[in-house]
Amino acid sequence: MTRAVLSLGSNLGDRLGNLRTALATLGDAVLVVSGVYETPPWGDVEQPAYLNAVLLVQDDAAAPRDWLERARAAEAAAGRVRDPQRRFGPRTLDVDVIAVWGDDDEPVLSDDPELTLPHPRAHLRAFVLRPWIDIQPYGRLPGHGWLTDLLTAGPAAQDALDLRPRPELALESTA
Ligand SMILES: Nc1ncnc2c1ncn2[C@@H]1O[C@H](COP(=O)(O)OP(=O)(O)OP(=O)(O)O)[C@@H](O)[C@H]1O
Ligand SMILES: Nc1nc2c(c(=O)[nH]1)N=C(CO)CN2
Repeated sequence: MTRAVLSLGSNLGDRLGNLRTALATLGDAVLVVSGVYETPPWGDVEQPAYLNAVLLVQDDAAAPRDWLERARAAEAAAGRVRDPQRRFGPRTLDVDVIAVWGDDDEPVLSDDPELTLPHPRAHLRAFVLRPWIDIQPYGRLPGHGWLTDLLTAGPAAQDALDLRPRPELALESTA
């Protein structure tokens, strides 16, 4: 059994539809869904605003690596085309594996460039930390500490002021 926190981001096409595609692709593995936030682009500012959200997922059989494969499958389902020339550039859907916990509830650590855990830039990203706090207010980012401390006092604190909650764009339809 592994549990994981996945971050979702989209700034091209039907942004909300792309996030929902991720949810549908992950299916029964999804335990909890955050609110949706509209966020200014981070890392490469010459691109449209993103919609971001975070999921808590769990699967009895999934190994840490399987979450990366499922993330890639979700991105493909949303028609993501990679531009190797442009780091942090626009995309229909980005699904990052932020952190993974094993059977013993211990965080999985990895410095494999194919799957680095926790995600090496998560602590810098208000667009990850803020929605994650929605679903785990007392959560910790392994190796970095409390999410609330990172969001209020770390390098992400300034960006946190520019996130816009979009409650009308709920990922899970209430109909
Ligand atoms: N925790 C992780 N989650 C997702 N991808 C990862 C992770 N660790 C390493 N990678 C690797 O990062 C590579 C680039 O992924 P991607 O194109 O999504 O990057 P990016 O979205 O531009 O940047 P970022 O990962 O900072 O959001 C992939 O080949 C993937 O194998
Ligand atoms: N606000 C925001 N900015 C980003 C995002 C994202 O999901 N949200 N993803 C990126 C890909 O690396 C680069 N920049």
